[in-house]
Amino acid sequence: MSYAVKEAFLTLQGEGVQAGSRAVFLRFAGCNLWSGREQDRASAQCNFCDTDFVGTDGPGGGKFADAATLASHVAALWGEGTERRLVVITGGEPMLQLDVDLVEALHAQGFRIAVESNGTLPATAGIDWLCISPKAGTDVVQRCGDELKLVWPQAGIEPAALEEWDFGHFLVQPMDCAEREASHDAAIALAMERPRWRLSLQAHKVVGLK
Ligand SMILES: C[S@@+](CC[C@H](N)C(=O)[O-])C[C@H]1O[C@@H](n2cnc3c(N)ncnc32)[C@H](O)[C@@H]1O
Ligand SMILES: Nc1nc2[nH]cc(C(=O)O)c2c(=O)[nH]1
Ligand code: SF4
Ligand SMILES: [Mg+2]
Repeated sequence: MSYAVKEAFLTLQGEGVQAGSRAVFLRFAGCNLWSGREQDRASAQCNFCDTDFVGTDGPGGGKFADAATLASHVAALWGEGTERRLVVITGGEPMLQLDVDLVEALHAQGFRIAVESNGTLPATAGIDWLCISPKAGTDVVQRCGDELKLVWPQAGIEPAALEEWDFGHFLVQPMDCAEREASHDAAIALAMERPRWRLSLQAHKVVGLK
C-alpha cells in the first residue's frame, strides 16, 4: 500500500504520559471527522482541531510507495543511534492508513510505535503505545489502550463514563482555542475533582517546538 504523509519531523513529544521524549512525528494526511477545510469546520464532527493535515506538502511529507520506503524515511529523520527510537504516528487520523506492513517495517528499523487516534476505527495490531482521544458525538470503537487523552471542555462527554474504559492512564488536556484560559481552568478543575485524571499540557507549544 502507498501512504500519504502531510509532514514528518524530529521533535519532543509534547503531550501525554510520554511528554518530553525524543520522537519522530509522522503525520498522515486526511481525517474521517473533518475535511481539514476551514469552511467545513463548523459542521464537522470534530471542530476544534489545531492541525493542518491536508495534502502532502509539509516538511518531510510526500507520497510513499511502500512501507519499507516510509520506514527508512522515518529512520533517516531519527539519525544515528538505535537507543530508544520512538515514532509518534498521528494525523489527521492515522488509522485510515496505518497497516501491519508499516508496523513491521518500523519495528524492523528499531522503533517503538506510539499512535494518536480518535478511536473511531479499530487500532492496528502491534502498536506499542496507543493514545485515544475521544470526540463528542462520535462512536468510539477503540475503548482500550495505553492512554486516554480527553481534550476539555467538550459538551456531550462525561468523564465518569470514560472511566469505565480500559486504559492505563487518563489525561485531561485543555482545549487550545480562543478561550484557552477557560480551558485551563476547566481541565485543572477536572483533575482536582477526579484523581484518576492527570493534566496534560501541550508542552511543545509552550517552548516553541513543532
Ligand atoms: C491533531 S490530533 C491527530 C490524531 C487523531 N486524529 C486524534 O484526534 O486523536 C492529535 C491530538 O491533538 C489533540 N487536539 C486536537 N486539537 C486540539 C486542541 N485544539 N487543543 C488541544 N488538543 C487538541 C487531539 O485530541 C489529539 O489528541
Ligand atoms: N511536539 C508535538 N507533540 C505532539 N503530541 C501530539 C501531537 C499531535 O499533533 O498529534 C504533537 C505535535 O504536533 N507536536
Ligand atoms: S479527529 Fe484528530 S485530526 Fe481529525 S479533526 Fe479531530 S483532532 Fe483533528
Ligand atoms: Mg499537534
